[in-house]
Amino acid sequence: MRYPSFSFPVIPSTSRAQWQAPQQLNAAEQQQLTAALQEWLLDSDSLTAKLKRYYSTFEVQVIGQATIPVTHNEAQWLALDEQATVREVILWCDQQPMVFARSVFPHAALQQAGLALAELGNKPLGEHLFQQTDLSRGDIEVCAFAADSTVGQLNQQLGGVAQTVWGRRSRFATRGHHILVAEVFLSASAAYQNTLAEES
Ligand SMILES: C=C(O[C@@H]1C=C(C(=O)O)C=C[C@H]1O)C(=O)O
Repeated sequence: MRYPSFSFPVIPSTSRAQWQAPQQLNAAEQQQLTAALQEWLLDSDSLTAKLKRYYSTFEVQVIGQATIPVTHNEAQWLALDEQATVREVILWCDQQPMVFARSVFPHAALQQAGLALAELGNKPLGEHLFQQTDLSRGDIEVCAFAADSTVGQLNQQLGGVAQTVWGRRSRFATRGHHILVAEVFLSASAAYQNTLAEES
């Protein structure tokens, strides 16, 4: 499949995305969290496995993976200096762009041979990560990206609807290392397919 190309990184190191616990959302934001959106946003199992169950095809488009400056908030989360390996991908299912994901790997995690993070290529991170027997996943934080935000514009460049798109982020720990994974559901995804009852 031919993918549209994007410059890497999509998310600049100056990004100030406001990630927060779902319980901290204000009333208006809570209102936007339909049952369908919560079903995808708050599921702590592997998103790769879930997408493979839900759709017929699954492909990873790697926008880039390199050691670059991370955002201030990412650096805080991983208690690292300002540089780490950042991986940005788009997950395509049934020829539709479903998820934009950005993962941050501290150097030490990248060098952990057993994690094979440096050799991922277009294999999905989750398939390998969820095989780690000692894997633990921290609390999920969520964030709304307005239509005119960097991610909102990426969604539209991919043919998506001009709308707010929602992401989730959590920190994984395995073999004594932490990695941060953020996934934004693009407007083509089932996360936004509300049942009629919800729209009435
Ligand atoms: C963390 C997972 O890996 C998925 C695959 C990713 C990748 O290949 O970079 C990034 C985020 C996830 O959507 C998962 O499957 O849950």
